[in-house]
Amino acid sequence: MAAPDGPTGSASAAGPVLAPASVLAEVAAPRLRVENVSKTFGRHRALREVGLDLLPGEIHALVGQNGCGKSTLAKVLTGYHAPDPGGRVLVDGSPLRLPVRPLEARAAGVAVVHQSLGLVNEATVVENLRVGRFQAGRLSRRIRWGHERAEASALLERLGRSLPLHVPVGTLAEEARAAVAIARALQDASPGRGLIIFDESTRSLGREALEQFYEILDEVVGTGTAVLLISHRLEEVVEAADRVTVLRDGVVVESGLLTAGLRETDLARLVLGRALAGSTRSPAAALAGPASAARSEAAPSVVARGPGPHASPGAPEGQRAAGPARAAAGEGLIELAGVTGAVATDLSLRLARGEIVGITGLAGSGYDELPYLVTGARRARAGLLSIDGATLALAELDSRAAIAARVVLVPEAREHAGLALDQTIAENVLLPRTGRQRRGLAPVRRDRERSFVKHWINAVDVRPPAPEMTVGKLSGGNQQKVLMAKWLAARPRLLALHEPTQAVDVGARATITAAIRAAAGQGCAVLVAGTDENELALLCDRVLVVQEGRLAAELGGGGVTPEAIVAATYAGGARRLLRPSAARGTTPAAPPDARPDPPEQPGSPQPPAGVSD
Ligand SMILES: Nc1ncnc2c1ncn2[C@@H]1O[C@H](COP(=O)(O)OP(=O)(O)OP(=O)(O)O)[C@@H](O)[C@H]1O
Repeated sequence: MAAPDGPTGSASAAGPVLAPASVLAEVAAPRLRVENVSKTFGRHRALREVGLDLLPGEIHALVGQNGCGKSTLAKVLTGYHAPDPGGRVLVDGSPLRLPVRPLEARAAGVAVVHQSLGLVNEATVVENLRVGRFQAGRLSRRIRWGHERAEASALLERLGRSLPLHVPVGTLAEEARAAVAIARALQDASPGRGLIIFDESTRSLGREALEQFYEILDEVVGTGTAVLLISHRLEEVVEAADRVTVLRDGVVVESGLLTAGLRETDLARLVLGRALAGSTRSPAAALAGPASAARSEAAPSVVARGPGPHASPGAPEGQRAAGPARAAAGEGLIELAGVTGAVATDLSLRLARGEIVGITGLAGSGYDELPYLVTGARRARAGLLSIDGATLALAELDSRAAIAARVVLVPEAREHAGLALDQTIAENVLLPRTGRQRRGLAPVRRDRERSFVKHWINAVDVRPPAPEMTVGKLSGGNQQKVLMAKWLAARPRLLALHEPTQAVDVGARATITAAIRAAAGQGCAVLVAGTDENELALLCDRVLVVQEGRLAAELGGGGVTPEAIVAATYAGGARRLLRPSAARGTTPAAPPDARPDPPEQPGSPQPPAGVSD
C-alpha cells in the first residue's frame, strides 16, 4: 500500500506518521528512482511492480520478512538479475539501461555490498579491496603494491580496522570480512551523487563496529549520497535510518515512512502484516514469547520431553521456564576446562543437560572463539571437553571427531561454512546422517528420510517448504534456517551456536528460538555466542561475559536481563547512539542545497496503514 496523500510530518510517541515521500521527491531529485520493477523466477514472482525513491542524503531502510524480495531488488539494481520487462530505474535523474549493466551502474554511482559480501575468499585483503582499481607503474607497467597497500590500509582505517593485508579473506572472522566488503563499497561511492546499497552487511558487526559504521555513513550521506540499508535488525533501522520502506511478498506495503517516533513494535507489525502478541514488550521478546507458546506454534512434534528446563509447557505469558537444572549432579554434565584459543584464555565452564548458556563480550574479547574451539572447527591451543564420560583434547579435536561425539556447530558464516549451496534442502538436512549410512551403520530408508526432512523443514519454517529446492536459490534467512535444521536434526548432545538468528526476520526468530529450546528440552546442552542482549536474555539460563579473553562475569537466574548483559559487557561504560548527530524526524539529512523545508506538523499523528491488530 502506498503512503496516502494528506498531511505529513514527524511522528510522536503515539505512533508513526507516513513519510512525505511525494512532497520531498518533488523538492529534491531522487538519487534513485525505481518504477514498476518486477522480477519472476520460474513461476514465482519475487517482485511486483516495486516503486522506491531514495532522496539525497538519506539513509533509507528496506525491510521485510525472509524471502520477500529485498536482495532480489538489490541484485536487479546492480545487474545480477534481469528484471521483467516494463520497469524503470533512474539514478540522479538519468535512466539506467535494463537489464542493468554492472559497469554502467557503477559509473552512475551505484555501489553495493551484497548479502554474501561478494569477496573472493582465496584472494588477500589488499587484492579484494583493490581489484579493478590497481595502479600500474608508468614505465614498468607493474602493479605498485606499495601504493595499493597504503590505499587499502587507509580504507580500513576509516572503519577503525587494522587487518593483515596479505592473508586470504577466507581466513578472517566474519566481522573482519564484512569490514573489507564495506570498505570496498565505500571507496566506490561518489561523494554528492548516487547511492550505496548495504544488503544485511551489518549483521555480523558488533556494537562498536556498528557505531563506527554509522559514523562513516553520516559522512557519506552528509555529502548528499543516499544509502539503501537492508536489515532485519529493526532496532537498528529505527535508530539509524531516516525513512523505511516495507516489502511483503514482493510488494511495497509501506513507502518511505519516517523512522523518527516509529516504534520497533510498529515496524515489526508492518513487516509481519499482523499484530504481535504482547506488543508492549520489545518485538524480540514478544515474538520469542514463552517457551511453551513458541514451541506449540512452531514445532509441535519436537516438544520437549527431556529433563531440561524447557521441557515443561504451560509457562505463563512472558516468563521463561524456570532456571537451569535438571540432571542430577554429575549426570550428563558437559565440562570445558582451560579452553585457550587465539584470544580466549583458560575458559572453564560446565553445562548441564538441557541448559542454554550464552557467552558474549566486545569484539576482540575472544568470546566468539568458544563455539569453534569446542567443535574442532578451529584448533585450540589447549583445553579439554568432557562429555558423557569421554574426555577430548581440544588441541587435537577436528570437526569429524566432534560430530562423532555429537558436538556440533552452527557457525556465523553460513555461506562458506556449513551449507552446500548447490545441493537441495533435503540433501543438506540429511548430510549429517549419511556418514553412518556410508559406513553401513544405518539403512537407507527413502520414505523415512522424506518425512524426516519434512518434519525439520516445518520445525524451522523453511520457505518455500520444498525439499528438492536448491539451497542457493533460497533467500539468505531461509538458508540460515536450513543450516539450523541440518544440525538440530543430528540430535546433538552439545549444540554450539554463533549468532543463530542473524539474517533471520523478526517472525522467523521465534521459530528458531523455539527449535533451540525444543532441542534443549530433549537434553541437548546449548552454548550460544552472540551480541544481541535481548536474544541472549530470552534464550539463556546463564550468560557468561568475556573480557580480554577471560571470563569476567556470570549472570544467572533473574539476573539474565538485557540491561545486566549490556552493563557487564561494557563494564559500566555506556553505548553511543548510532547516529547521535543526525537531525532526523522531519526530513532526510540532505545537504543544505538539496534539503527541503520541513513538512508541516500534522494535527494528529496517524498509525501506519496496512496493519491489522
Ligand atoms: N536465483 C533464484 N532462483 C529462484 N528463486 C530465487 C532466486 N533467488 C531468489 N529466489 C526467490 O525469490 C524470493 C525472494 O528472495 P530474496 O533473496 O530477494 O529475499 P530477501 O527478502 O532478500 O530474503 P532474506 O531476508 O532472507 O535475505 C525467494 O522466494 C527466493 O527463494
